Amino acid sequence: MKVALLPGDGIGPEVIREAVRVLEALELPGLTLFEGDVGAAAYRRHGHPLPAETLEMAWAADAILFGAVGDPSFDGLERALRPEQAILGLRSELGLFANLRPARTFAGLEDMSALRPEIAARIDLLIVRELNGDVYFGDKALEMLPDGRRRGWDMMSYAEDEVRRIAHVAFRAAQGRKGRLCSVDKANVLETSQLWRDVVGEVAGDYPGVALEHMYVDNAAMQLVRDPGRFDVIVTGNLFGDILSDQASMCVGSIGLLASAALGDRQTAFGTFGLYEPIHGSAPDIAGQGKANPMATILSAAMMLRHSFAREVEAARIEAAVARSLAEGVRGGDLGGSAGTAAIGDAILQRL
Ligand SMILES: NC(=O)C1=CN([C@@H]2O[C@H](COP(=O)(O)OP(=O)(O)OC[C@H]3O[C@@H](n4cnc5c(N)ncnc54)[C@H](O)[C@@H]3O)[C@@H](O)[C@H]2O)C=CC1
Ligand SMILES: CC(C)CC(=O)C(=O)O
Ligand SMILES: [Mg+2]
Repeated sequence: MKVALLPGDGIGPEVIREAVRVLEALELPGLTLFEGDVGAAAYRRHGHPLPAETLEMAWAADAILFGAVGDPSFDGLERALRPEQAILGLRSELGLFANLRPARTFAGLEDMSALRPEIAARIDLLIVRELNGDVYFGDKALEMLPDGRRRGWDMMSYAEDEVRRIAHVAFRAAQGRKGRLCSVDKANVLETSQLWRDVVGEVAGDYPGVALEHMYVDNAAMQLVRDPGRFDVIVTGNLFGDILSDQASMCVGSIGLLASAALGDRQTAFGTFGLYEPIHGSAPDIAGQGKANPMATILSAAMMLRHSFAREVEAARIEAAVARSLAEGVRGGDLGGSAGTAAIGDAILQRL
C-alpha cells in the first residue's frame, strides 16, 4: 500500500502533516508513505510544477494524498508553468476523471453554516464532478486583435463518451444512496451542456431505480442555499462542479471541512487508484501561521483508505474522530474558534 504524499504549497504541507499523523497512528501493516514535489515548491527546485520524477512517483503509488498548489507570486508565469498545472496535469495524466466531493452536516456545527441552522441540519449530498474535460482542458489563448484590443478565449467542450462515463459513476453512486440524481448544466445556452443533458438522459435508461432531474446551474446555485437537503447526488461538469462544491462547503460550515477523491478506471492490488485532496486551495492568506483546518485533508485520507485500500473500518474511525471533535467543540479559526492546525490534529488523534 504505497501512498505518494504531495504536500505542495501554502497550507498544503501543514494540513498534510496532520493527515500523516493520523494515518501513522492507525499502524496499518504495509502502508508506506513517500513524498514528492508539486506546484510552486516543485517549480523552485526543478523548474516545473509537475516534474517527471513526481509523475513517476505518482504512477508507482497505489494512491496519492495531495495538499494544495498555488502561489500568487507565480501568477505571472506562462500558464504551462503555473503551480495549478500540477494538479490539472496529475488529474489528466492519471486518467482521474471522477471527482467525488461529499458534503454532509456535522452534528453540533449547524450554527456555523452560512445558512439558517434548521436548513443546514439536513445536508447529505455528493457532488460528482467530471475532472478531465470541460473548459479547463480546452484550447485557450490570450491574443491581440487586429484593432489592438486584447482577447482571451477558452474552448469548452465535452465528447459524449466523457459524459457517459461520469454519468455512470453518478448513477451508481445514487443507487448506493437515496436514489436521486440531479444533473446540473447550462443547456439553455451552451451546446456542450445540451450534449451533456442528452447523454445523461440516455444513460438513465440503464438505471430505472434512480430518479433523474436536470437543473440549470444558476438555479442549482440558488437551490443549494435555499434547501441543500433536497439534493442527494449532483453530477456536473468540471467548472460548475468546482464552483458548486466551494459553495456547498459553506452550507456545511467551512471550506476546511470538505474532502475529495479523484478516481479513474485503474485498479491496483488493493482497490481503485485515486488522488485524494481537500477541496480548498493553498490559502496564501493564512499559510505558515498554523491556522489552517486540516480536517478536510484528514477526511480525504479516510476516503483514500475506503476507495484505494478497502479499509472501511479505519476510514470510518477517522470520520468518527473528526465528527466527535467537532461535536465536542474543537474549532479552528475558519469555524470561529482558536484551535490551530496541530491542536486540531491532536484532538482527532485523541478521539481515534
Ligand atoms: N486543488 C488545488 O490545489 C487548488 C488550488 N487553488 C489555488 O490556491 C490558491 C488560493 O486560492 P483561493 O481562491 O484563495 O482559495 P483557497 O481555497 O486557497 O482559500 C479561500 C479562502 O478559504 C480559506 N481556507 C481555505 N482552506 C482553509 C482551511 N483548510 N482552513 C481554514 N481556512 C481555509 C483561505 O484562508 C481563504 O480565505 C490559488 O493559487 C489557487 O489557484 C485553489 C483551489 C484548489
Ligand atoms: C486549482 C484548480 C486547478 C482547481 C480547483 O479549484 C479545484 O479543483 O477545486
Ligand atoms: Mg476549487
